[in-house]
Amino acid sequence: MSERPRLTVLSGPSGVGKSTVVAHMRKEHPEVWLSVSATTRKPRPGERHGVHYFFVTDEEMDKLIANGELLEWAEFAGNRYGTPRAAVLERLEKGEPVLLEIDLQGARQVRESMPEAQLVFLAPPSWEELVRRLTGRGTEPPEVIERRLAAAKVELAAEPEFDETLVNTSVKDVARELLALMDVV
Ligand SMILES: Nc1nc2c(ncn2[C@@H]2O[C@H](COP(=O)(O)OP(=O)(O)O)[C@@H](O)[C@H]2O)c(=O)[nH]1
Ligand SMILES: Nc1ncnc2c1ncn2[C@@H]1O[C@H](COP(=O)(O)OP(=O)(O)O)[C@@H](O)[C@H]1O
Repeated sequence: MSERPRLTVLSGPSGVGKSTVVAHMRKEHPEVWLSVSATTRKPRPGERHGVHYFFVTDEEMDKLIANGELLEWAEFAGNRYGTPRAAVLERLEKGEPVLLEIDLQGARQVRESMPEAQLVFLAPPSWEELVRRLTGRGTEPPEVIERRLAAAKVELAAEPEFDETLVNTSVKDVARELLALMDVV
């Protein structure tokens, strides 16, 4: 019997393919609700406010934090990111499957505040492939890539803290595995 849908957290190093996997999955299963985070990072070309992120100023982020509007938040590679609390709780109350794509520090906070959450780690097939993907994406200058690779070492070491690990060799396979973990298929 399928249990009540619960919160699923997807984490993994920058460049491993989290956004690609989630986009692929949601194309076929738009009923999976993905939380849109607030961030102080500047938009990349093609990223839209309210779709990929809510792009906010430092002052706006300060307010969100001070007012307790974020379920969790973290600083990652020089920018702050946080999950708006109200929207997540609303979806969970409706019984909809909810997915958060957040970093390791955020995943740890969710584990504390919502112990029933399922934590899924997306791992690269190898370190070399992770470097290739992050560099190949071409969205960050070399010094930002260096910061993200330093963070990636910490994140990879934390993999045993997660309930499940999926290795992103094939986007299609991983998307299917994630759907199964979320009880969607
Ligand atoms: N804690 C936390 N991390 C987030 C949130 N939104 C995004 N992130 C994470 O922040 C990191 C950087 O995200 P981003 O700048 O979009 O780069 P990308 O994941 O490499 O495309 C990634 O690990 C994201 O999963 C959030 O709301 N909270
Ligand atoms: N399974 C895969 N095989 C090869 N390349 C991939 C795979 N998954 C993602 N990529 C590529 O790796 C790069 C980083 O993916 P992205 O989804 O932006 O990662 P993240 O959201 O984890 O930072 C992108 O150029 C993407 O097209």
